[in-house]
Amino acid sequence: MNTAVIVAGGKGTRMNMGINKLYLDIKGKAILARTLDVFFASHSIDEVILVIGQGDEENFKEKVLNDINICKPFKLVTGGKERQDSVYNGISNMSKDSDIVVIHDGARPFITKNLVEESINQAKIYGAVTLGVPAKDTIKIVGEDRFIINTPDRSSLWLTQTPQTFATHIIVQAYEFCRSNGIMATDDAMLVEKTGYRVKMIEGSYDNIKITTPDDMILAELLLESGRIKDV
Ligand SMILES: Nc1ccn([C@@H]2O[C@H](COP(=O)(O)OP(=O)(O)OP(=O)(O)O)[C@@H](O)[C@H]2O)c(=O)n1
Ligand SMILES: C[C@](O)(CO)[C@H](O)COP(=O)(O)O
Repeated sequence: MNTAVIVAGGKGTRMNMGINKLYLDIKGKAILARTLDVFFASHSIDEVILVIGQGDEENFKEKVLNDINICKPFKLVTGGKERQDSVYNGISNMSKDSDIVVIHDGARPFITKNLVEESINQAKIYGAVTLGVPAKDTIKIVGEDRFIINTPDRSSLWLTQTPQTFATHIIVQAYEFCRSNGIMATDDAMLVEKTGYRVKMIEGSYDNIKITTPDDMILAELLLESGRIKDV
């Protein structure tokens, strides 16, 4: 069976709105409700585990619960200090029958059912996959003194997104290995790489933005108004 772990346990500090950004509305619906809609509607997902921050229980009840259709097994789990801790709490609660885990940021509401399904199909082949998009800008490695150290070849640079999807035994092994060796990472693919597995990059979508700063709220509204984002 296929489990979705949606991480929503951050604080939204960079949004600077005094509330976790995932409970902000975009065009009348909370960001987190929009993300959950995709996974509840996706036929390739059998159970959903939502990881929320300690203290966000009321926000979840008030701003999300009434707007989602919980039509499959669902668990609410408390997150941890770092994203990695929240994912760990999520995967620790998945069903014993789970063989594929789809890990997704609550902050990426414009993921599509097709991309979720594609990531599962590819994970069944490769064991570990992440969505991403080719970098469009030239990227510089910059030192603390703000001088450029070097300019990597753009043709091999991709911007990493979620979902990141894994065979359950691989992600469980990666989390155990990295936790016991004190390895930290900003995404799950990196933990799997550090454990010695190869991770396949599959093409995501430039619309699959991570809502992080106030500019992203404007962009999100424009994307919805444009009609590019279809209702699930
Ligand atoms: N301890 C944490 C930190 C992050 N996340 C989740 O991981 C995703 C990506 O993180 P990010 O966008 O950086 O969110 P925040 O950590 O909330 O943002 P900030 O760094 O601005 O505080 C988000 O859905 C966020 O809720 C989480 O579940 N637990
Ligand atoms: C997992 C992720 O969304 C891939 O781009 C990203 O690494 C999360 O990073 P953040 O530091 O939690 O924003």
